[in-house]
Amino acid sequence: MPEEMSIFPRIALKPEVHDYLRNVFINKEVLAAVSQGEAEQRFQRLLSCLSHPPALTCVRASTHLASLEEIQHRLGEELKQQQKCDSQSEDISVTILPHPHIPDVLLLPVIGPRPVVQLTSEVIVGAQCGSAVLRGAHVFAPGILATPKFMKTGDAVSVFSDLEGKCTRGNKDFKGKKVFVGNGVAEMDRSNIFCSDEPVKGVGIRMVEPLYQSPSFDGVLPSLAFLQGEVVALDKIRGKVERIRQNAKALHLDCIKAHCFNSIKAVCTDQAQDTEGPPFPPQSFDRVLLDAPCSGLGQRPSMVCTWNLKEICSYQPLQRKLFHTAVRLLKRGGVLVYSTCTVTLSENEEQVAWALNTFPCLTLQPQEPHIGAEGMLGAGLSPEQLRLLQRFSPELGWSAAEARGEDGSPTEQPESPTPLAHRANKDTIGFFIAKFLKS
Ligand SMILES: C[S@@+](CC[C@H](N)C(=O)[O-])C[C@H]1O[C@@H](n2cnc3c(N)ncnc32)[C@H](O)[C@@H]1O
Repeated sequence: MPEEMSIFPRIALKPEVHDYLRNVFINKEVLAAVSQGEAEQRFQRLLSCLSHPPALTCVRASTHLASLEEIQHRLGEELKQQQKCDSQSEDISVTILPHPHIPDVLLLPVIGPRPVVQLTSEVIVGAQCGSAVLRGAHVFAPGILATPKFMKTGDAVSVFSDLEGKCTRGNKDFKGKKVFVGNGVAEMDRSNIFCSDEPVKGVGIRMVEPLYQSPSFDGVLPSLAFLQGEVVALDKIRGKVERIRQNAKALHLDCIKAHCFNSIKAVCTDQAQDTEGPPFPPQSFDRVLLDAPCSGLGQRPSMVCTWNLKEICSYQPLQRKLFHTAVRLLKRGGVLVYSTCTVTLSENEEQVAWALNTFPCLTLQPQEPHIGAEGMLGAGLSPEQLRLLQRFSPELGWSAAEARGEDGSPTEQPESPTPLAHRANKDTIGFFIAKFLKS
């Protein structure tokens, strides 16, 4: 696929990470099944699609609190209100669609790239902030790296994402590699952003013409998430645990108990241990979800990843330690789901192959719904085993031409000719799910 067809450059990786990932996608097992050209094309498509946002934003509907139709309606009203405030326009329409296969998921099309004319005043933001803008966020002041010299509240500006992390804070005329993400209006003067004694907070640029229009869920119907059942949640980061507690409270879910704890140490040897908090006795849980810390290389949109190969490769051993805990905590007859949001073999299919070898009590199970692609070749798994895995591989169904509209020009059409089910199930972030039964 020619690079110039793509609205953004391919994701920038360190050369060692690029080569490592290329070897993942062009491995011996893959080459025995498809041509070198086909494998290469899939890899190049992955690099292109990772820098673009997925086709749809998904929200889980709290169907224990209201019907799907009611939530769809209320969400539509809230988002209309939000857009009215942002664009000062009266003629607002918001499309919200039920997921064609998952009964408690609503889908909101991400519209873009839209034909937005660049302005002469430029604001540069960090790459992470730029990615957030592409997912519907405004620019928060701490993410701003550079503004015009005399930028004042109310000025119209074009916002660019700093691709190489080279823009210094407070820069006035950045000449490095950058990508346009849309136009906005300054909510602060330059001096408030860079010359204040206190750490700067709040929205710095309100996006009025983002290149990709995607609703912002900041504060929108906070109870619109999904009932999980009786859940013990562990995370070693205190802030994450606080967030889980806040979400559980907002959702009226008293059955979620969140603990700040190192999960590697979550099994105790004392069977008489009180099970209120960690560590827990072996075989205490009917189900375990190991949503593992991972290299995150499936996240979209992401135009740059600054991690080196050592960092990328550090997750496999950590995941294996967590896997040991998960298997020990699970009852016989219980279900273990392992998931990541990355595209490497070492954190996905290789982990499955390792787990099946290491824990003879585990077998792979079918998943319902099965809407992703099957697992990738390269880790020695059989075709039957690969079919039981779900690898969401956006590069398989994605083309830069689709991201631009049929004639190759940026489009304002919210309705894509690609069927909704394809966009909802294929044009996603890259992630991976394996489901095991412990016998
Ligand atoms: C993919 S995220 C899980 C996200 C979670 N499912 C959610 O919805 O918020 C992985 C999490 O694992 C946590 N983590 C990493 N190592 C850990 C450990 N040894 N013990 C507990 N949590 C850990 C990280 O802090 C991170 O929040």
